[in-house]
Amino acid sequence: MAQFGIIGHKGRMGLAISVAIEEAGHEFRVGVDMGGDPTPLLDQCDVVVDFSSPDALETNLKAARTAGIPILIGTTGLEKEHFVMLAETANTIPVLQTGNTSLGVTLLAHLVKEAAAKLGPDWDIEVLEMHHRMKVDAPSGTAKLLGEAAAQARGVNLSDAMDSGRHGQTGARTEGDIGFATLRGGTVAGDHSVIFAGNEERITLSHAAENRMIFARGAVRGAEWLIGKDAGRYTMNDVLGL
Ligand SMILES: NC(=O)C1=CN([C@@H]2O[C@H](COP(=O)(O)OP(=O)(O)OC[C@H]3O[C@@H](n4cnc5c(N)ncnc54)[C@H](OP(=O)(O)O)[C@@H]3O)[C@@H](O)[C@H]2O)C=CC1
Ligand SMILES: O=C(O)C1=N[C@H](C(=O)O)C[C@H](O)C1
Repeated sequence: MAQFGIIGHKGRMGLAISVAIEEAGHEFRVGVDMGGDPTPLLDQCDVVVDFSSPDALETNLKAARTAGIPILIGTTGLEKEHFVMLAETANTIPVLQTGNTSLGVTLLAHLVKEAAAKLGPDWDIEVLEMHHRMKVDAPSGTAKLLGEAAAQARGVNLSDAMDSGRHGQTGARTEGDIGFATLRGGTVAGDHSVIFAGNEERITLSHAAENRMIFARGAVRGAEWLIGKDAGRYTMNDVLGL
């Protein structure tokens, strides 16, 4: 049995993760809220999961480092500077960061990579996502993860190829771009499609999350796996052996 800390424990994901922790036979030891220093709380934990806000990342990484415990980051909307912080922290403790902890999306990313590698540059790639009305970041972390898989297969940087938020007189599609479209509404837990649009044919690879427990169970599985690992940067691929 492991002692878990949850940063953002009163949020939608925090609540789902507390259920998944109990389900897996572990203990939800401490919940971290906004404000204050989380370090003394994390001293009581074997591992911490963070599903809060990008603004909290620096504080949370520092607290996990000081407590000397692994951290799984599920928070999305991370920018370049956050990835630098993650890399630095991974020199000291095990760090797993992912835009999606579900088995289905982790596998989908593999399929996308394979399809993008096999289909030539004549096939345009577009990523479409829909989430609930309360989501605050766009495109979703998962959409970026899927776009990254396609970009890697093409040997390009996603930041160079990404075309997000088209509006107005956009001109024709730029060859090689990876397009992103975002829908928001209702209570959708998370739908993602990667569309490969060729000449007179299309392939769509999709995943639909029916509820948040798939993310929560994946997060617990990832966190369990991190306990006892060497310092370093890990992904869900490592956890699932993909
Ligand atoms: N990787 C994955 O598989 C998944 C990732 N996510 C991501 O997880 C994050 C949380 O999503 P969700 O639970 O829906 O969002 P919520 O807004 O429901 O929850 C976020 C929680 O974090 C708290 N919080 C905000 N800022 C801080 C801070 N500085 N320190 C500590 N706690 C803080 C909030 O408190 P308060 O309400 O008081 O502001 C709230 O309780 C998002 O980035 C989302 O995209 C979501 C699902 C799956
Ligand atoms: O905010 C959410 O709800 C979700 N966020 C993650 C993302 O940005 O991809 C994962 C999941 O799709 C739900």
